[in-house]
Amino acid sequence: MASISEWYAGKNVLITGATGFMGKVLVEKLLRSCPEVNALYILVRPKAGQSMSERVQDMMKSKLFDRVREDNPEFHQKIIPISSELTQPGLAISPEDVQTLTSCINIVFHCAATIRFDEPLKHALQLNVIATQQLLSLAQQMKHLQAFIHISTAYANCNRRHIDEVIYPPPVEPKKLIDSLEWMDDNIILDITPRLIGDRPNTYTYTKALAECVVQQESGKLNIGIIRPSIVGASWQEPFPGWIDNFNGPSGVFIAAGKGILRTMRASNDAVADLIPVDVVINLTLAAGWYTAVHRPKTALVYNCTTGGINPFHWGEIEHHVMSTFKRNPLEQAFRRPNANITSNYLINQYWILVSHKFPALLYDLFLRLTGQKPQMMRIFNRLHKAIGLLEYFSSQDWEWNSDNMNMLMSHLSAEDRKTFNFDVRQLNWPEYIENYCIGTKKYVLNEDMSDIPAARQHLRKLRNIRYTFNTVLLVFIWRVFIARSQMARNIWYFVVSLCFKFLSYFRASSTLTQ
Ligand SMILES: CCCCCCCCCCCCCCCCCC(=O)SCCNC(=O)CCNC(=O)[C@H](O)C(C)(C)COP(=O)(O)OP(=O)(O)OC[C@H]1O[C@@H](n2cnc3c(N)ncnc32)[C@H](O)[C@@H]1OP(=O)(O)O
Ligand SMILES: NC(=O)C1=CN([C@@H]2O[C@H](COP(=O)(O)OP(=O)(O)OC[C@H]3O[C@@H](n4cnc5c(N)ncnc54)[C@H](OP(=O)(O)O)[C@@H]3O)[C@@H](O)[C@H]2O)C=CC1
Repeated sequence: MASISEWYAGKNVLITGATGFMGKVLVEKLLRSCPEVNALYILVRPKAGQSMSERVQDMMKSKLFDRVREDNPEFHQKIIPISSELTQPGLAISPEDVQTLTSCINIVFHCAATIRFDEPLKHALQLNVIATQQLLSLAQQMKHLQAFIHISTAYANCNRRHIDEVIYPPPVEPKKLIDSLEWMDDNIILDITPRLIGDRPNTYTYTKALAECVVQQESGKLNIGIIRPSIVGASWQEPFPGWIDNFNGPSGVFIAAGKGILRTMRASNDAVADLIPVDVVINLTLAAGWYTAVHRPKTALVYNCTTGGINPFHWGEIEHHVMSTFKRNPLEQAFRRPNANITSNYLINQYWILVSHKFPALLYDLFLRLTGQKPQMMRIFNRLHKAIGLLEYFSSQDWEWNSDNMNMLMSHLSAEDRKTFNFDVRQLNWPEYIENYCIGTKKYVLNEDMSDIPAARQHLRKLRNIRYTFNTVLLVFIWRVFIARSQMARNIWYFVVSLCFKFLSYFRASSTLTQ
């Protein structure tokens, strides 16, 4: 049987969401490990004042593509951007492009989605469900299509504790919801959203569950695979360790902790932190594409792509390794020395928010005001609190995912493919991975230079001295206020001083005797 890269040779691949975090890694891996692939058609929209081609040019300049660039400087010729806005009818693909796609595409990877946890339901539905439906109907017209791979999330069914590799019945019939929301006013939708999403934490997980159902309902004769990754983190090995380019999920939390801004967060020390490296997800996705096309399973196969049941690691351990890495490799211009703690206790968390977040923010903003600058710290903390408030649901509990299909897929791979498309997370060394992850956020998200680490350490020493001085001044000030006003405080003070004096005299006397 042909190896995975042999199978992709000469194939035309369609990718949605190629400009996103996972999409970029998918494009890179295909170009690097399947160099004979014919062409990658990527659906891209213009954004933030940049045209589609400018965006694609920028993407290809990314450091992520360094290894591909080295192997084949002309790699960009294999990437064919197609203009598309997924929220528009017909995905806003021109008739000529539809013609091209339907006549040549062999495999589709659908990665595009809105992954925001606070997305209004109508928009999340538009992108995560209706666009999926439209892409499936385009796929039905593709004459040479061999597989359609849909990227879902392991949290699509997070209202369950144990999650099997099956498509669960949807919380509501997707078609009915689409029809109802079409005529409803935005304010009404906002009001009924909590009732609709029920025991799911946000519109993201809710619409991803509906999307899975749509994939099942509309698949017709297509060969379908559904990949459900858990919390996708920086790369483990490929194209190099620690590649990450965004603040999503834990990355923003790590950065905020490394900068000394985040000091407390609600999370359970003992809950499994189901992180999965992005390269593992992409390797599994490509292998699943190959398997789906070659073996044509009768029903859509779902692959839970998680680590918890195979090689578990916990939030408490993550906290330890993140802190230790940022102490050894500090981020530049930290607000305070990194010292974040997680707690599952609501009241303790609120206490530390007050003492370690709000109080320093108020003081710093006061300092900014006094020096004629614009206060900003409180605003930053408010945004941080909003973000971590949305993540807490995922860090305070754990889930069990069945991963039989992941194991089954691995057993079908040749020894060579297992190496090239490695998704065996038993080999993952967590401490090393977390260290590379944190360093990756420094290098690739914040664009900080590793050669500036001595200066960053010096900055941390300065912050430590400021803290010691501040604490001493505060203690003396409070004490002086109490001593001036209370006889009891004065008595305690004299008692402590005389105790110290007696202790010192005893110590001196005993050391003279021993001489
Ligand atoms: C040591 C501690 C140990 C910690 C242990 C605990 C860690 C727990 C982590 C738990 C993670 C759980 C994730 C669950 C994932 C579910 C899996 C998935 O399927 S889905 C995948 C997971 N999906 C997600 O993770 C999506 C979650 N994110 C969201 O829903 C939204 O971003 C938002 C609501 C948080 C903020 O909305 P809004 O206020 O409108 O802000 P914008 O979005 O417009 O961004 C504005 C600016 O802020 C930047 N920035 C963004 N986030 C953060 C951050 N956390 N921080 C800092 N910065 C952040 C952003 O880059 C931008 O910069 P710029 O361009 O202006 O320069
Ligand atoms: N990141 C994670 O932790 C996890 C992600 N997943 C799933 O993986 C997939 C990819 O996630 P990730 O790469 O992290 O997400 P990103 O937000 O990084 O990427 C989303 C992609 O979708 C595209 N997109 C969004 N809206 C539109 C639109 N209206 N028209 C055209 N394209 C659009 C974006 O394009 P543009 O650049 O133009 O915005 C981007 O390429 C998603 O399906 C997500 O649900 C699952 C589990 C965890």
